[in-house]
Amino acid sequence: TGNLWGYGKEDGPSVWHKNYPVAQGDRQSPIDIVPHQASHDPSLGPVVLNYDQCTSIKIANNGHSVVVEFDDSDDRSVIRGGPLDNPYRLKQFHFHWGVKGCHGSEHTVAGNSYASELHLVHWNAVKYTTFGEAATAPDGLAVLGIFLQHHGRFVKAVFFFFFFFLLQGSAADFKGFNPKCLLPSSLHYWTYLGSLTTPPLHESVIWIVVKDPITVSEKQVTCLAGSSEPALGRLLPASGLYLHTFLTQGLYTRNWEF
Ligand SMILES: NS(=O)(=O)c1ccc2c(c1)[C@H]1CCC[C@H]1[C@@H](c1ccccc1Cl)N2
Ligand SMILES: [Zn+2]
Repeated sequence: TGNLWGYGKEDGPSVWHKNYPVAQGDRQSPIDIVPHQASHDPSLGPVVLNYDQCTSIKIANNGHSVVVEFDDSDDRSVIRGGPLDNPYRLKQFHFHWGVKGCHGSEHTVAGNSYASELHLVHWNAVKYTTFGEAATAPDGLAVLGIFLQHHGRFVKAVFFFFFFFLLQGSAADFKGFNPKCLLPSSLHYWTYLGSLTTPPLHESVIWIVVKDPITVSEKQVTCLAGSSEPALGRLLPASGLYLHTFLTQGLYTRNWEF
């Protein structure tokens, strides 16, 4: 991707429209969600996640975020229900977190931002044959957005581990990770038609933003590392040790049953 876009003064969101004119479109994300202005749609049912046959493949650092890619060659890991007319296949998930540590989420709720935001990207494999085709269609993608609340040091350290130890552009296998262990069971959500939040900014996303943030506790991060210990351990032996150290020094936040 080179330096096509970034978050600096010269290449940040305010100039993305120069290379990506759709930035001035009429369904651009992220947005500020104003709860009391959201209208209730009684026809919307619950969102259902079938991630049981976990199909994670690898973890990579694409220069903008840490991404975990999934095998999307069949319907083993799908999201359905809510505003979706059919199941959408899980393709990857990634995080957004701020350099400032506490204001990294992209969506905001009544002007408030969270420490970070997890995006689980799915595509409509019923109507489209490839992800690339779906990524440019108005109902091609469904992204589940989950706000993360964490308290400084511990989880930032883990992100640091993922982001900086995974040298830019490298990837490591990351099998056997089921993202469901990061998610709440009851999904109260807002939904709206929007776009990718970074270039190419395609207006192809049905956004499903979960109302309640998850407090990333040591338990979650352990589950993040635990179920893929061998994968993480293989990332870089030395950093495996770092991660283990981080886990043992974790902060004790509200343990959250899921
Ligand atoms: N913050 S987000 O979830 O709204 C978001 C924003 C931009 C992009 C993505 C996710 C992902 C989704 C998979 C491919 C990738 C990407 C892309 C890269 C190369 C070509 C096409 C695409 Cl779509 N760009
Ligand atoms: Zn994202």
